[in-house]
Amino acid sequence: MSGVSEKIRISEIFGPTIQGEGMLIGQPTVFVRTGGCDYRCSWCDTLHAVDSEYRHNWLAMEVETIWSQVHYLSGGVPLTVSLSGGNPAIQPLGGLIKRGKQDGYRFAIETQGSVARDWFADLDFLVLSPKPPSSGMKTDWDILADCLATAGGGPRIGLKFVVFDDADYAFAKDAAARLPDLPVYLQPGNHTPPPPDDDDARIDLDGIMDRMLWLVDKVTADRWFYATVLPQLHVLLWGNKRGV
Ligand SMILES: C[S@@+](CC[C@H](N)C(=O)[O-])C[C@H]1O[C@@H](n2cnc3c(N)ncnc32)[C@H](O)[C@@H]1O
Ligand SMILES: Nc1nc2[nH]cc(C(=O)O)c2c(=O)[nH]1
Ligand code: SF4
Ligand SMILES: [Mg+2]
Repeated sequence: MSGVSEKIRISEIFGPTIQGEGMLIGQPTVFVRTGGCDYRCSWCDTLHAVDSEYRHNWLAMEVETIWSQVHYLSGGVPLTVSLSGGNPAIQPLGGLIKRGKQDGYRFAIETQGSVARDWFADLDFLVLSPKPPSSGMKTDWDILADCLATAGGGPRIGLKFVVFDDADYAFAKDAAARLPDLPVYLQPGNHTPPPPDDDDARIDLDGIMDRMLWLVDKVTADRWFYATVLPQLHVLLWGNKRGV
């Protein structure tokens, strides 16, 4: 069932800004953030789009209404639309992707890889971000394999890991070894994520940068030379601010 008339639960649509993370870092992007997630990561920085306590702020929207906002924000000039959340894979996004592609836009998704969808094949970029032990979540490797299978040869695929500690680092290495053909991006965890009702809460940037330095040391000492270590660039620029 992927009726094009199904509504999509939206938390926010914003941009253009730059993609702050992973394989598209620095590229102009409009974000479409869906509401709702099948995970509850202990350190989630986007609880306002996860916790159902905030669902009164989410809107069930038609494809054309979402598309007209993306089109307006980007001035009708095609760019990359990043589908994030919550988990965007629990929403019926196939019709939106088809609509945007008619106008020449590219689509990327950020998902933890816990739900596979046939429309993954229509994406330009699939970012899979399996959750490490510090999140409190557990990865189902069979479902992650389903995500890759349904994507097929469609999108460029990358793995992105949040790392807080040695156990997270070991998890990322193990996951990368299971999926040796995929590029790997590592980012230091933000241990001061915003509470859901405060979009501009204090952030310990020094602490995050200390963690990034530690991560760089780990990767270089390990000679893990195909990993890419990146900060959350939007966090460096704007802290915990929402909608950027
Ligand atoms: C909010 S999630 C939404 C998409 C999807 N649910 C996921 O987790 O991949 C977007 C990205 O932010 C990362 N993230 C969330 N909280 C973070 C934190 N406290 N520090 C660093 N990265 C974080 C996630 O791991 C994911 O890569
Ligand atoms: N600029 C910017 N880059 C991002 N990369 C991933 C984000 C997300 O929350 O999914 C995000 C975001 O919210 N803003
Ligand atoms: S999977 Fe993503 S959106 Fe869901 S709780 Fe974890 S970090 Fe937040
Ligand atoms: Mg974010």
